[in-house]
Amino acid sequence: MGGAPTFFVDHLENGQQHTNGFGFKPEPENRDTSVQIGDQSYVIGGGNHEGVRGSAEKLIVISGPSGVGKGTLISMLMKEFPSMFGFSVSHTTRSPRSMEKNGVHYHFTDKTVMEKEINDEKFLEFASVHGNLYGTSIESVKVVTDSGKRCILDIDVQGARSVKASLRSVKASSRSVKASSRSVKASSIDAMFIFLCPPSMKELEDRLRARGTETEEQIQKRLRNAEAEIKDGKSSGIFGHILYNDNLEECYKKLKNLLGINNDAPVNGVEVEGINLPKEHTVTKMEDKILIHETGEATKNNMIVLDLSSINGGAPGRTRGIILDTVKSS
Ligand SMILES: Nc1ncnc2c1ncn2[C@@H]1O[C@H](COP(=O)(O)OP(=O)(O)OP(=O)(O)O)[C@@H](O)[C@H]1O
Repeated sequence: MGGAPTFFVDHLENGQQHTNGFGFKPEPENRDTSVQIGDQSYVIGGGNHEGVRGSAEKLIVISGPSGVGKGTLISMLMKEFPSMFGFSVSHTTRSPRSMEKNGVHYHFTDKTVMEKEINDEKFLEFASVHGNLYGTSIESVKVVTDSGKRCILDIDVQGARSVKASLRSVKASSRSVKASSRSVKASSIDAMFIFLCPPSMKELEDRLRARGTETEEQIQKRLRNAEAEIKDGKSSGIFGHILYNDNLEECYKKLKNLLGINNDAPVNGVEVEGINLPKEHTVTKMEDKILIHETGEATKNNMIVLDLSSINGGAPGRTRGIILDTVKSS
C-alpha cells in the first residue's frame, strides 16, 4: 500500500477529454476501496473522507490501574485482528539496552532534543521516570494511522490526561489563523478514551499477585496508586467509556462492540473492495479530478474517478484521503 498522489498523475497517460454526462455515483459511506496499479495496491478512502481506512484516524487510548487487564485485552485484539491495530513507537532519552533497536523498541533520542520537541508541542504525552524522559510523539501515532491501522495507546491515567489535553490544545490552535503545520496535522487525530476498571480492589490485588511479576513492595505501591487512578478514571471526564473487566470474555466482547468490531463485521467496520485499473483506458485530468475511462469493448462505459481535492497531507507512501468514485456501465 502507499504512493503519493503524483504517482497517479505522472504514471498515467493523458487521453481524450471526457465529455459525456455520466453522473458520479458516490460509494456508500464507510467503504474503502483499493486500486491495483501494476503491482502496487492503493487503499483509498471511500465515503469517509478522513483517511485511508475509515476510522483508522481514531486513536484508541486504553487506561486503567496496573493489573486490571489492559495488556491481556489488547493481546486478545491483536490475536483476533492481527492487521487492524498497531502501536506507536515511544521516544526515550535513556540509553538502549542490548538487543534494543532504534525505531523499533524506542526512538532513542537526546534529552535536549526531546525537551525542545516537547516545547514545540510535538508530543501527545511524556513523563520523566528516574531522570529519563519517555513520551509518545504525534508523528509516531500518525505513522500507525497513516498505515491504515488503528493505533492503540496503553497508558496510565496521567498519560491519558496528557493526551486529552494535547489533543484539545492542538484542536484549539489549529482553529487559529496562525496555526502551525504541526497543529493542523495533529488536529486530524481523534481519540477514543477507554478506562478499564477492576470489579474490586481485592480482585485487582489477586490478579497482581497471581501474575507474579512484581515484588510485594511494588504490588503495594500499585494498589495505592490504583485507588486514586480509579477515582480519577471514573470522575475526571477524561474517559468517554468505562469498562469493568470482571469476566474476561464478556469484557472483551464489550470492548469489541465499543470499537465497532465483532466477528460478523468486515475488517475495521469498513468494506474493502478491490478495483483493478483496466488495461485499456484513457485518463483525463479535470481540475482536481482524474477520470480513468475504460475503453475496452465490454466495459467502455465504466469510469473510475479519483478526486484529489480532499487529500489531507501525508509524505510519499502515506497518501491520505483521496476520494474514489466508480461509475459502472449497466
Ligand atoms: N478478567 C480477568 N479475570 C481474571 N484475570 C484477569 C482478567 N483480566 C486479566 N487478568 C489477569 O490479570 C493479570 C494482569 O493483567 P494484565 O497484565 O493484562 O494487566 P495490565 O493492566 O496490563 O497491567 P500493567 O499496567 O501492570 O501492565 C494477568 O495475569 C491476567 O492474566
